[in-house]
Amino acid sequence: MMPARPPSTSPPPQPAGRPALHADVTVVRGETRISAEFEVVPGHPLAIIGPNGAGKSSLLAAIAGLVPLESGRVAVGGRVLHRGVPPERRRIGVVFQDYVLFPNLTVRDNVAFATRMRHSRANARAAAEPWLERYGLVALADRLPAELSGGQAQRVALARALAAEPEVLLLDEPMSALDVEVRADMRAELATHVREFGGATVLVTHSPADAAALADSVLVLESGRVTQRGTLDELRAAPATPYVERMLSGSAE
Ligand SMILES: Nc1ncnc2c1ncn2[C@@H]1O[C@H](COP(=O)(O)OP(=O)(O)OP(=O)(O)O)[C@@H](O)[C@H]1O
Repeated sequence: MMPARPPSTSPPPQPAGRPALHADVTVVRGETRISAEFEVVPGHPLAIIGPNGAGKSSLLAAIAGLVPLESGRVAVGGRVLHRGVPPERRRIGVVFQDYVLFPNLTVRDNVAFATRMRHSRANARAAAEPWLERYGLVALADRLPAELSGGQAQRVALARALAAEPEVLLLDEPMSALDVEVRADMRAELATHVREFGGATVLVTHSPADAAALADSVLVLESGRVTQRGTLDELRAAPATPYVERMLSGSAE
C-alpha cells in the first residue's frame, strides 16, 4: 500500500503556473441557502466536510458552473468565471460520487470524450492512450462501465476528469461508493494522483480519514454556513461545534 500524504510542511512538486481557485459564492437550493468563501492554492488541497444536506455538493456544483450562483463569484487564477462561462469551458474537472460514466461508451471512449475537448475527433483516441496507461486502464479499455468494479470505475472517472487537462479538480465524495475493503487502497492511490495533478483541488467528504490522506486543510460546512476551517490538528485542538467534535471522533453520520 502507498504511504499517506505527508504533512503540509513539505508541499509536493507542482507543475509550474497552476492557478489558484477563489470561491466566494452563495447558492440557493430549495429551502437552503449555502454561502462560503475560500481560496485553494495549487498543491494544497482543501477538504469540505459537513453533515448530510449541509450544501457541500451544491458548492462544488456552483464552482463547476452546474448550478447558478445567487451571488458572489468564482475565479481561477484571477480570471472570473462569469455566469456565461459554461461548465465545459471552465477547465474544471469534476469526479462525482457515482462517477457518472457514459454507460454506452467503453473505458477508452469515456476517456477519449475528455481528450476531444483539446484534440480533433480523429486524434482523441490516440490522445486518450497515455491517460489509460497512467491510470492502469489499458487492460480494461474495451470494457463498458457496467463491467467495472467500483474502484475501476472511480479510476476511469478520475482519468476522464484529468484527461481534459483541467486547471482545478473537484472531487465529490469520490470514495463513498466503494466497499470498505478497497477504500484504503483507493484513498492512497487517489492521494498520489491528486499530488501529481498539482493544481487547486477541492474534496467533499464525510470522512476525516479522507481529509487526512488527501487534503492539507479542512472547511466545515453546516446548514449552508462555514462553521470552522483549519488543519485537522487545529480542529482537534478546538472543535468549534458539536458536529466537528462528533465528526473527529468518528461518530458523526
Ligand atoms: N436539485 C435540487 N433541488 C432542490 N434542492 C436541492 C437540490 N439538490 C440539493 N438540494 C437541497 O440542497 C441542500 C444541500 O444539498 P447538498 O446535496 O448540496 O448537500 P450535501 O452537503 O452535499 O449533502 P450530502 O452529504 O448528503 O451529499 C439540501 O437541503 C438538499 O435537499
